[in-house]
Amino acid sequence: MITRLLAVLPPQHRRDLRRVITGFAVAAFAQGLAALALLPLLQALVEGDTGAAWWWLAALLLASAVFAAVRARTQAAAFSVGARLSAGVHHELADALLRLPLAFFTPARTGALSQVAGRNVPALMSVPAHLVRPLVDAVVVPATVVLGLLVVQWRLGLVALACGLLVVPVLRWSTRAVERFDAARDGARAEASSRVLEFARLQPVLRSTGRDAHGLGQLDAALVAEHDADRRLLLRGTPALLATAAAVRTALLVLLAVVVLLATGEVVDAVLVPGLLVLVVRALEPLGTVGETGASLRLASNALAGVEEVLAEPALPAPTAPARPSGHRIAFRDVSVQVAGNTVLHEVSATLPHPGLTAVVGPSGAGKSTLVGLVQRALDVTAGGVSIGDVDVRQIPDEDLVDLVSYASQDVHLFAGTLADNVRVGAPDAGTADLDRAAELTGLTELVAGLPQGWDSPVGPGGAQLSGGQRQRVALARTVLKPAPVVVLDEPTSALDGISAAVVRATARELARERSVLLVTHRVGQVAEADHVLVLDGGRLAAAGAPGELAGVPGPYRRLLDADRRSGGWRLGTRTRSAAP
Ligand SMILES: Nc1ncnc2c1ncn2[C@@H]1O[C@H](COP(=O)(O)OP(=O)(O)OP(=O)(O)O)[C@@H](O)[C@H]1O
Repeated sequence: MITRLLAVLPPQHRRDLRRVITGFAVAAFAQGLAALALLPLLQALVEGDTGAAWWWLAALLLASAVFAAVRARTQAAAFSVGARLSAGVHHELADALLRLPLAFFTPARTGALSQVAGRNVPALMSVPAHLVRPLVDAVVVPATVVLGLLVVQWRLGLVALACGLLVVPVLRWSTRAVERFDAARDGARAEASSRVLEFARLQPVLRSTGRDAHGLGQLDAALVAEHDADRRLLLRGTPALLATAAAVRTALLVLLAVVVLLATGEVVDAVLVPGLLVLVVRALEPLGTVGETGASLRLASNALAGVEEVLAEPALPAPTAPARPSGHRIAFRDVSVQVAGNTVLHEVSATLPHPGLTAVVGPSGAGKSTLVGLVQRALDVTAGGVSIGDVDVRQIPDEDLVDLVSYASQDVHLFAGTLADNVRVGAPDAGTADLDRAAELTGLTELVAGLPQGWDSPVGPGGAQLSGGQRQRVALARTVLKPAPVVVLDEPTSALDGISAAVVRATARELARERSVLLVTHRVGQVAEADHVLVLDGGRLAAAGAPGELAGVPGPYRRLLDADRRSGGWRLGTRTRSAAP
């Protein structure tokens, strides 16, 4: 556990943790020495050697003082190291997250991440603060006492060594057994609590549809599984813990019996018996408390496993030959992409106009979001390549790519702050005039003017004080404000009414005067103003060209157009401008 923790820590925190371990080891060694000094002290007192007795008393007091001072100092340091360590692991996680592809951040994963950051990392604080000391004591104190006994009373030392060698495997077996059942119980608990949360979240659906047997069935199954896991831990974990306690007590009895035998056989002086008994008890005491530390250790170990899992996620490879694009034309060359073992894009090739508006259309699941996500490396291609200005996006340094691409995804992400804070994310230096212009382009002007605090109005956590359509417009204003030459709009009008959607389409057209704009939409009837259209179907490029040209011939675009017209989404006006220049 400690080795695993050291492996995930940054170097500074690794050194801090090593110092804590060393401090506790020194204190435990001094504790063992203090107990050992009792024997020669008693011997000297019995023999009436007052001089030697004073020396041994001084040695005992010195060892006790070192023990008390080092233990107190290390314990105080251990608390602050714990706090720093948890901050360090948070930083490691943040760095790792920055290197992960955007495709990693699915809703399920972000839920798990909030658990890792909010619960697992703080739980690791307890390792230096509470767990290192009993673990170090359990190793160093018995080892010091046994070594001392081998020197002063080798027979008892050998028996103590044998007892230790027998107790340690029992301890390891019992800890592993309990850990296994405990981990299973933790998993069952996590599943049950997420089912309960899901049940609570689904109340509006469940109530409107009546009793939902499927949802309730899953909740029931999760609760039964949790109960079963609890029972297994109790029935099979408790005997394992009892076995540890029994092993430690047996060792204690054996050693006490050996002390008595040695005393009755006059191998050791009877007056030394109290000293030997103290030593035996002192050596075994820390082993007994390791069992109690086990629960916290298992918790920390499981918490660490969650952190390790995130850190082990494969990051986006860094550029091998970093280059800065001179132009901004986007090209897809024989692009294939596999997600979770399925090929979701098959050898897509296209060169997009720059500046210009390219619409990406196709049925649901055709691969539209995947294709446009490649431009900002939300994920990487499996084969082929995507380039901006003739430079493969995988060779563009992260910070340059961030500056090059402005992206609005289907899922709107706002944070608790003001309207202005949320819009300024991509252009922190933008002034109010720039904000007003972005508002105008995205149909936000009325909203801003209607709020008492205007741009300084708080939006609430996740933008909760705004409607779905307002949130989408704020996210769009953010994308528009960022002065990036490439703009990707993935279903930017899904939550908007017809008039607002028309404003956004006009904005996309306006931006396309100077930038490369990629617009993903289901509504084929609304892309007549595009310069170029890519029609995807089943992950393949089914057609590409100017909308007017594509509409004029039978084919996939015409079929989508007809379907859209039948569903009422058709709009007037088609351009016949040619495809990519
Ligand atoms: N994280 C993922 N794991 C597994 N499959 C995925 C994942 N993301 C996307 N896919 C699959 O990739 C395919 C293309 O998805 P994509 O979101 O690109 O399609 P889309 O055309 O944008 O769909 P929509 O119009 O419904 O948003 C789908 O079949 C989808 O199931």
